[in-house]
Amino acid sequence: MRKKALISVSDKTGIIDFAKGLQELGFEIISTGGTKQALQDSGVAVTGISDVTGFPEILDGRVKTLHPNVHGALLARVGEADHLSQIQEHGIQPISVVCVNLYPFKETISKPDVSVEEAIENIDIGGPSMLRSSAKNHEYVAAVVDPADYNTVLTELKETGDVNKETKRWLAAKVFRHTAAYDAMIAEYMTELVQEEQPETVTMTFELKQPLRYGENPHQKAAFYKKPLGSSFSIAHAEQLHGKELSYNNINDADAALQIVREFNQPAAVAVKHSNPCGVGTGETIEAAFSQAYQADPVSIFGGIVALNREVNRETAEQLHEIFLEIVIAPSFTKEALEILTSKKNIRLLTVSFGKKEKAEKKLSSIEGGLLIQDSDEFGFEQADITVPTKRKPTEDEWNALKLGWKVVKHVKSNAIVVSDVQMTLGIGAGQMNRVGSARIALEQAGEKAKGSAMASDAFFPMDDTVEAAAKAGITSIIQPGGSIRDEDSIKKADEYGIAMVFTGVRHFKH
Ligand SMILES: NC(=O)c1ncn([C@@H]2O[C@H](COP(=O)(O)O)[C@@H](O)[C@H]2O)c1NC=O
Repeated sequence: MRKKALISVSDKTGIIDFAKGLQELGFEIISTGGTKQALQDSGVAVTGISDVTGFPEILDGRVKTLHPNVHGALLARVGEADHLSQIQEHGIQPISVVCVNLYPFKETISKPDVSVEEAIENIDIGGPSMLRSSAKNHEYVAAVVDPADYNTVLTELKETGDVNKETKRWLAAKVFRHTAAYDAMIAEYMTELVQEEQPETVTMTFELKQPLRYGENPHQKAAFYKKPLGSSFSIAHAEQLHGKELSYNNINDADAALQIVREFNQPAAVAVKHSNPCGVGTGETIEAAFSQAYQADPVSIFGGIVALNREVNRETAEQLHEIFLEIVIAPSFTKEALEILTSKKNIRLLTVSFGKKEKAEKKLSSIEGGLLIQDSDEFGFEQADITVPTKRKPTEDEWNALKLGWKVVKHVKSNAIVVSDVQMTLGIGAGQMNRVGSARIALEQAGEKAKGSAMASDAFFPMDDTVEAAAKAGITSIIQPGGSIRDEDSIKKADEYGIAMVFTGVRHFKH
């Protein structure tokens, strides 16, 4: 009896050569409609699936291979007498190679304005069923889902007359990952369609973007995975123009820098260290903005990651070139800027699209034994319910400085305090276990520049000590959520020093 291979593929890449190779090795090729046509057009002899099932393909292809003659052929343990006699009794002939890839569900739902009907029609049923049957029975069947594996299978068949046992198991694992990812994408689509907020199980899928040399530390293994249909305005979709490959920490920091610089419409530059901003500057031009970001903290920026929201021109590149930076991220670089920056071998240059985010993605954070999922913090100043509880209201300049600080403080690890003026940050206190501690760090960094500047706090003041520290350093305006049972103490203290204090009603914890 001739060995049989079943081929049913939507993506026909490499399929002709694979089928020809199998045919040369003596395999009988069985195929479904479109695949059969493509193979026959290229001179491969093919048995139609209907000849195997004794049934036509029906319901617009919804039922073609869902038949015991197919699944019996895939699931029979042909090394066991009982299974063999059962399939023989029913006239089923075993299939030892299955090559299937699935309806393009991902590509379909990523088309703009795709209809639900079209999406649903692109949910493959027969393909995953065959893949799962053959992968379950991998002791006897080679299940091939990825065109990249066609050569391996052909080579082993040529060399030994069979696909190696280890390879079959390896292929089976790949199949189950593939069908699980395929179903996860369908589940995500359907869950969103019915707007299920907190499904009883969460199935997500991520695709390998690149292996990483190591994780946060050299003894930790790591890899970078991206969402199949994630935001295109992200580090996961950045193009690297120059420099060493990105590290785990680089990716994390680059993402942080990008999130902050996106807060600004005017030209802005952000320097990040260990995922906190160390300097944020804005200006009329991108070179002015970077100059402010640099001056905000000329010490910490060393070895930092810089994101800019305008094209990097010669003037900006000359400034960037002066310091040691790990990464520069921008929408684009002029030719002159690239010439200047690429003279350093190691600096990584990334371009990222700066369009409006398609939709806000959920934030995931893993803990031992679990996963926390929340909406991303998209709350902006414009949406806030702003009140001014102090006697003095902010001047126009103070408002502008407060807004800048509020945009930045949202991205600083809690407890977070930012001291700013109308154009730049002057001091940033991040990640302290008490608020006044973060305030002291920010104020100390701002030094004399704190006089007449604004202070932003990511959460309310539990006591009036931060207002006191701010006042003593010369801060004249404060923005914070409010909502403490001791708000009155802070308001009184602010009034005592003539500080204008703004409540946003919303906090921006970040951990
Ligand atoms: N319904 C079935 O029985 C069935 N059997 C195989 N398919 C899929 O049909 C596609 C190939 O179709 P064609 O050979 O007609 O181009 C493959 O992606 C395969 O996964 C099916 N289609 C969808 O479920």
